[in-house]
Amino acid sequence: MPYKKFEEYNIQITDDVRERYKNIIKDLGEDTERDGLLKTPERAAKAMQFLTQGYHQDPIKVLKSAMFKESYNEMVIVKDIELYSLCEHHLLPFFGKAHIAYIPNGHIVGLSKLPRIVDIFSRRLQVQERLTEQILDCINDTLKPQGVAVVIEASHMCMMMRGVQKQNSITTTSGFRGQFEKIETRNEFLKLIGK
Ligand SMILES: Nc1nc2c(ncn2[C@@H]2O[C@H](COP(=O)(O)OP(=O)(O)OP(=O)(O)O)[C@@H](O)[C@H]2O)c(=O)[nH]1
Ligand SMILES: [Zn+2]
Repeated sequence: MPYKKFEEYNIQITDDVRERYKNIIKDLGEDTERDGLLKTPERAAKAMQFLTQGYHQDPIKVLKSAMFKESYNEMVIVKDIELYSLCEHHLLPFFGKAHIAYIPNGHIVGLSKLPRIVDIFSRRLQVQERLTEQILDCINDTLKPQGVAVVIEASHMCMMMRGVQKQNSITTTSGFRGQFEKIETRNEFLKLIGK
C-alpha cells in the first residue's frame, strides 16, 4: 500500500515515546499522575507518530498509482492545498497553503495525488524550503511533465508563540522547473493563483 491508514500506531514506538514524554512532562514541572495528564504521554506519542507518518509513506508510489495517458498539454493548477508540518528546529508546527501547477507531457496525474504528496512530505520534520523542493522534485522526476511549479505560503509557530513573536509574517517559498522557468509561463501561474 502506498500510504497506510493511521490507525496503525507502532506499539513499540508508542511505548518508548510514551515513557520519554512522561519524563519530559515531569521535567517541565507537572504531575504526570494527576487525572488530566494520566493518558497524555500516550496521546502525545500517538500524535507525534501521526504527524511524522510521512517517513513511512512513498510519494513516488502514490503518484505512479494514478498516472493516465492523456494528450492534454495545458497548465493544470491545484491551489490552496492546506498543509501542516513540523519545523525541524523547534518541533513546533508551521502551516499554510501549497499551490501546485504542472504542464503534462503525455501523462496527467489523479488530482488528489497532489495534496497527498504534500501531506507525505509535510508529515516529517521539515524546513519550508526543503518541503517545497521535495514536492517539486517528486512531481518532476516521477510524472516527467513539461514543467512544474510549487509555491508554499506558511506561518511558523516558532516565530509566533516564542522567539521573535511576530504574529503576521508569512513566509513564501517557490520552485519552478521546465516550462515554468520561462517568465511568461511562471507569470500566468502566479496570476492564476492570485499572486
Ligand atoms: N529557513 C528556515 N528557517 C526556519 C524554518 N523554520 C524555522 N526556522 C528558523 O530556524 C532558525 C533556528 O535558529 P537558531 O538561532 O538556532 O534558533 P533559536 O535560538 O531558537 O532562534 P529564534 O527563533 O530566533 O529564537 C530560526 O531562525 C527559525 O526562525 C524554515 O522552514 N526555514
Ligand atoms: Zn522553528
